[in-house]
Amino acid sequence: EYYSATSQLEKLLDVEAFMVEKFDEYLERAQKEQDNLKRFMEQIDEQLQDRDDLDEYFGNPLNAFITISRLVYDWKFNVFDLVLNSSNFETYRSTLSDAFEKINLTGPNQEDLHGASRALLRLQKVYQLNTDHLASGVLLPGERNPLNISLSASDCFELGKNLCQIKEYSYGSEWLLEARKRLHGNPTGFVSPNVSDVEILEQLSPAFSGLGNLKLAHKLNMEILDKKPDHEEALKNKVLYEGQLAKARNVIPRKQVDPPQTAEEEPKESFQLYTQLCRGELHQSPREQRNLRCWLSHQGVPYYRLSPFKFEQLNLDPYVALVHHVLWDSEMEMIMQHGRGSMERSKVGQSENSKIADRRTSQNTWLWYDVNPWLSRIKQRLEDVTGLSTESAEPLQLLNYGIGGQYEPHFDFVEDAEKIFGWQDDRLMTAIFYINDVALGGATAFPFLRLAVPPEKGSLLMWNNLHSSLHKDYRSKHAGCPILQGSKWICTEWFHVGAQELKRPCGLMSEEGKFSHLEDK
Ligand SMILES: O=C(O)CCC(=O)C(=O)O
Ligand SMILES: [Fe+2]
Repeated sequence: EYYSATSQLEKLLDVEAFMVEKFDEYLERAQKEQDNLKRFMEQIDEQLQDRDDLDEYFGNPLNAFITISRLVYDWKFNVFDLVLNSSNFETYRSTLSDAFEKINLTGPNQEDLHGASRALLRLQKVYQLNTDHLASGVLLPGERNPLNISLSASDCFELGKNLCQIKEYSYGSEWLLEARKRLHGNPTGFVSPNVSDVEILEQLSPAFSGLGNLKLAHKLNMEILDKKPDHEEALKNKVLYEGQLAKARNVIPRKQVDPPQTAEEEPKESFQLYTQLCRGELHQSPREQRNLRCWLSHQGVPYYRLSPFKFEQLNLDPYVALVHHVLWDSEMEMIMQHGRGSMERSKVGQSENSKIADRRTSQNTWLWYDVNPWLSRIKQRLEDVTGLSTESAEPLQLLNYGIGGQYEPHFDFVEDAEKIFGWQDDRLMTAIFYINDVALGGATAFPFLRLAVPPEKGSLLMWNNLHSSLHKDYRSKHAGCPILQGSKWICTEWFHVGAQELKRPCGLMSEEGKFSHLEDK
């Protein structure tokens, strides 16, 4: 799967580099052949200019011979065989497919294109990006094309069509209109030959019908018929739209207007807060922040007296803190080196019930401590910084988000912890290393705490998922905001309840059900 992580997208560049190389060879050969052809034509042209007097011309036996021979041999070998049989192309075709098989490269498929379309849609929705800005590569209002790319008419058409297929008519129609604009305006980039006005209209008209705008759907349908009067689908739709419009005219408008019907259900409160946090619209108030502190701590470990941890409290209850500069560059490089080759699409849910879902679009892999002895220093540092034991912890998880990649609001604790995790019990604390800086987007967001933490390379974000009585703390709901530009690599450690008895004795007052009103919000 190519769309859910940048590490996979990098492979696509290899595929493309390979194709460019092969096509370069092909073009070079084709160019040579064309040059030959041109020279051949020029020669003939010259010879044709020479013959003023045909009698005299053919009076020379050589000219007669040359003319006949040219038509019998030269044209055949130099032109017809070359162009019509195009042995060059056949040779090219077989080398390419042999080579592809050998290096076992497969390109992206339709599902990748759909995934990438959904990712762009998510970015538009979460960051409220306007279609023509995005199509021109502008991500932040007022900014000038930071990506230095812009989408062609055929890109916009493909995207609009994909979105209409998943019934996202509103954004889908915007992309189709953008395609139309780009087709008629100054076409930038490569316009795929199959994008025509009619093709765009064929998608656009039903999209407006899907949006309930029958008049516009009908008008656009008529435009198809203007261009192609015997277009079967359009003729059928004409009857359909006219019937529906006539029916609508006969209905006496009721006083009370029904709310427009939407296919989507109302998003949860935590989801709305999450998108606001991702956009940077929501912050803790100065009043909420006034008791937060920063300090240097050696955590009781002599070594760190020389190089203390830099703690920054982000929330007191539940506890959330960011510790700066915890990993060295060389350690992050090691993590990437060992993990990036074995990334797989992330799932949601536990063990046999886990599945792929759009609410978590990323790829991940696990780094086990026992098979990676070089991780022991990092493991020790995790223990030192959190004050917890890693005896019951999970292996480190390396995770990569690609275009529009995200993890929607969720809890890290599970139902039935004992059944799933046995003696290790539930996930007490989550600790995330940020392995890179993200150009735009990708913050870790806590909707109920009004907190969004932008990734900072080498730092560690940690928070409690459970109350001190080890009951679930529903305020710990959190998410990974979609990546708007760049990619995001993190490395996560889940500390469990087991084996923390002496490290962090639990509270004696039960906090079961506290803040449980947030459970489904
Ligand atoms: O991507 C993030 O910042 C959060 C990831 C997360 O919550 C998880 O992996 O459980
Ligand atoms: Fe999480």
